[in-house]
Amino acid sequence: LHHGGHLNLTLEAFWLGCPSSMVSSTQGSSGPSAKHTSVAFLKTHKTASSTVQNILFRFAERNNLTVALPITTCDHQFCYPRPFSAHFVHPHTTPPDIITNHLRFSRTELRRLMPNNTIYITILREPGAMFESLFTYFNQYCLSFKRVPNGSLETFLDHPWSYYRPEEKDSMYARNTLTFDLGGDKDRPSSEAPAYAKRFAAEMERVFSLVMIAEYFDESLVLLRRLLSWDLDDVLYVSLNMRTPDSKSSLSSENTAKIRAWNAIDSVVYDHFNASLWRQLRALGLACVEREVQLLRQSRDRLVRSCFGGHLPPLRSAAQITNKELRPWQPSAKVEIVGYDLPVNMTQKGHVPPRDECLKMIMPEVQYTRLLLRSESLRIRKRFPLRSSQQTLRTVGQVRAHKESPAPSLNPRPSETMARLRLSQ
Ligand SMILES: Nc1ncnc2c1ncn2[C@@H]1O[C@H](COP(=O)(O)OS(=O)(=O)O)[C@@H](OP(=O)(O)O)[C@H]1O
Repeated sequence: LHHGGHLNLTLEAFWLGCPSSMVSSTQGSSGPSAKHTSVAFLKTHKTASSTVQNILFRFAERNNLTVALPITTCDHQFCYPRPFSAHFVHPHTTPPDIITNHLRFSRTELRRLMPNNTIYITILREPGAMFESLFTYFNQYCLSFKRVPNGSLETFLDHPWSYYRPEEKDSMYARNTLTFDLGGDKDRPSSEAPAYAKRFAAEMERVFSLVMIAEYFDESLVLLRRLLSWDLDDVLYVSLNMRTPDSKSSLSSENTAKIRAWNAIDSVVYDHFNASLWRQLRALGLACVEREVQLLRQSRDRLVRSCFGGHLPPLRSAAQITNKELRPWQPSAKVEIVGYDLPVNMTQKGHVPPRDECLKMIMPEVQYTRLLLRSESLRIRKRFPLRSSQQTLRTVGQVRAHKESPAPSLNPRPSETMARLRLSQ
């Protein structure tokens, strides 16, 4: 797939007059450039960020990179909503190349943790769609939403201040969530909000080399791949963490306008980065971008066919998925999140099981995080077999020097992942 992909892409580039780095960034006129491997992806809420995270997790595994993961007491997030601290990182996962689990952004703390040449990336989503998703997803979780009669979004939007308490636990899901995730002030008074939002967006622009936009996910991947000098194959994905159509409500333009007014800072930030995404895409040439998007989708379809013998495994709501390892986390029974259910015979003895990389492509965030932590801990224990766990914790700070030597890959082998899948059914 890799070589065939390159050949096709180079030919496509020739016919379209695209810059060659556009479609095959490892084959520029000055020779192949190395893939960039130090990446901090700020995982914002309800923005397709789990899909991006999965791309990064798989890239890390294929390239034997270390992913910073949270200590167990932080759960699968870095003690969100507390501002990120390097102390939240599990010592078996330092020094990291990649960080991607949910955290509240702190530039200073991430700088302390990540290599100097780290590229910062994040993703935003149109505030109306994002808020509708947050409102449904955290309906029973976030008190600002829970106290709304009949769980009605319209009722909330008519009088948000009747339900919202800025200082309350989980209030960050109910107003300017993007701004909060980015480390900003979600409750800046309305009189100051426009100026604050502009300053904040400008500051983010200095930190983040790429701000992806969920509505233009594939176009954003074109920019991501180019920025990091990755191959097209490195950004193939299937969408994760979706709701069933029944769990979604359509928004009137009036309600979208109310959401934008309520989330005024997020709206300015989104508009700013949506415009900047399109400036970057236009600079590359829209025809080239569109062609690369098509190639990406074709490659993904090929991968899906080779992985699952035809189509993607059926989408089912979490409760219906027999296999625990593939069951997405669901915040309450009132919202249905879908995942991919592998047919039972695909995971039984005697059948050719899907490859490890295929299973991981459909694995939800929580299970994949757990799996990575296990494999990274195993790698540390193999490197320091005679040390006590205390000594190991102290020595992990020195690991970067060892990483350059070719270490055997300790990622769980396909059969191990399959065995775990069988056990958890
Ligand atoms: N590729 C792609 N393109 C566009 N949108 C996508 C994609 N993948 C996932 N999704 C949608 O993103 C929503 C889930 O976002 P997150 O994974 O960031 O959620 S979470 O905060 O980690 O729970 C969730 O939105 P809703 O279904 O509206 O809730 C997903 O459907």
